[in-house]
Amino acid sequence: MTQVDIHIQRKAYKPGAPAAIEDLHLSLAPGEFVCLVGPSGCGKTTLLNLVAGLDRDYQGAIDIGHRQGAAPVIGYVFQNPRLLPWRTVRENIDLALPGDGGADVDELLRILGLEAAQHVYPQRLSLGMSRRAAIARAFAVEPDLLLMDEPFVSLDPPTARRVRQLLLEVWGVRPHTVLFVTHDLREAISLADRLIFLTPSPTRVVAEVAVDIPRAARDQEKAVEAFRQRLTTERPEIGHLL
Ligand SMILES: Nc1ncnc2c1ncn2[C@@H]1O[C@H](COP(=O)(O)OP(=O)(O)OP(=O)(O)O)[C@@H](O)[C@H]1O
Repeated sequence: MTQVDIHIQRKAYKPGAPAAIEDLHLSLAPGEFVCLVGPSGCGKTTLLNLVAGLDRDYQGAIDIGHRQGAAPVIGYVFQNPRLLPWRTVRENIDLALPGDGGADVDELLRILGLEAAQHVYPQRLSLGMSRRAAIARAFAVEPDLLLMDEPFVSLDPPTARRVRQLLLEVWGVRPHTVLFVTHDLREAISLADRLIFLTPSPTRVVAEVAVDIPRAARDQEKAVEAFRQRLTTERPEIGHLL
């Protein structure tokens, strides 16, 4: 489990262009599940790309696990599961494993209900199964930080709900630090220890809220909806944002 400290003074896409992100500071405690919530265009993907090291063109510092010399291990689950179509589920996961170990893949497949599908090629998977395979692959590398960019956005609500439950089951066993992006407040409440709300132009943090619903009650829609209503009533700046 890894501490993450993000300090972005300025990120612009072109020299002289207005900043996409300015003065953004976030810290994640080891093993914390944090959801970033904000409207379209508020810079969520830009931020994840900086944190993942896919974009290094910014002013600031991102410290993942105080690793000296060695690069941090990042797991990334995108909107599109990005499975290699010519590899089976199992092969997609095995390919991601580091040479010196990784997680117990059999255990991940079992928790995520993919044992029977492990030798199936991605084009034969349902949308929900392909998302579960992407989650298995991301946990298999035992990441210092797991980034998830709206991974369930194209799923129908019951399937999304089931995959979220399975994600929490895996995370319960392997509690890596997670930064999960969504514009769906209910989804964020059902998953996160802490919510961070972003506002666009330039991206800034407008509110941070701890979710105090017990983990055992996170799959109860009533509890999630009650929290959402209380939050948007008591914090109008959040209601206006979404
Ligand atoms: N490659 C790029 N070149 C120039 N501007 C960009 C680029 N990518 C993003 N932007 C701008 O940066 C800002 C943040 O965009 P970003 O895609 O990070 O937001 P987002 O919150 O992830 O949006 P969405 O939820 O729609 O994916 C927007 O103003 C966007 O137009």
